[in-house]
Amino acid sequence: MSKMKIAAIQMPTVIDKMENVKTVKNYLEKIKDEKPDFVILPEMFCCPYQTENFPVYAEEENGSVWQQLSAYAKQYGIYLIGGSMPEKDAEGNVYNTSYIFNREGKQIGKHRKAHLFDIDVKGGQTFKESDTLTAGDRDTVFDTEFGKMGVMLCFDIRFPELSRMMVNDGAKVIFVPAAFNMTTGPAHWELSFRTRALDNQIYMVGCAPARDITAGYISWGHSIVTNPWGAVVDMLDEKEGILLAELDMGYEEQVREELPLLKSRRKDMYRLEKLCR
Ligand SMILES: NC(=O)CCC(=O)C(=O)O
Repeated sequence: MSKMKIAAIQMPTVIDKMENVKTVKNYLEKIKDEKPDFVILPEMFCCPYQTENFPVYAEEENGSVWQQLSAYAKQYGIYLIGGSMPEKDAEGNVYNTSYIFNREGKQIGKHRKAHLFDIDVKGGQTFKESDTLTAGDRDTVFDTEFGKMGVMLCFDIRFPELSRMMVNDGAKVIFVPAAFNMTTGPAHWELSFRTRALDNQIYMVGCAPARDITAGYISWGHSIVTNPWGAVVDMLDEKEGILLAELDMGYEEQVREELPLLKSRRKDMYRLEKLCR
């Protein structure tokens, strides 16, 4: 199968966790006639993005939010990239986790954000996920009838090593639940998605929360799809809405043939000791 339909739901995040989960259902109902293959939600779609909220909203895998997402994937026959939510493990660690469900509602992947968002831009955005979160330690790629797909979370996009690992593992599209902010969003959001798409000759799909100027952390919004040529296929503004797009795996093959960057890599020359010091 060469063409796949995706929907990115740029929804607001409210304080009531399960209200957010209901919002997802309303959107899925709204777009069901479009028959999307993949639906992606924003980072921390059911938990206002603030460090002190993460332990409070955290649930173990298979918790109430997980159950609903699984049920939605099955009911609508979609792959659901469940944005992200705080996940707590048996030891009490809390992760920023994206659950991935197949069309039968079975969990087929799970990404724990590997690069925690710790920044301090003078006169701009400060945030320290590591105050309450633990980092994941692996890349996430899963199988579908369209080929392998990857998921990373927001700040992960800034580290080209991670997307390259996923492409080496066979990912044909990388989905990125995310929430850039009013400092880095205008400067780096579109650029990051275009760059990773261009580097890796791959489709990138980013889904952000709608902007709420009263929130403690203000989302840039601008959910986006970029293509293997490095171009923007479509991008929302800051408001609540849905981005629907068709991704053509044949076009991805074509770009990779015409501009054979992945094939032309000097694997004999690149050294892990140099890349990782
Ligand atoms: N939630 C995040 O990881 C935010 C990342 C971000 O805004 C950035 O600039 O990177």
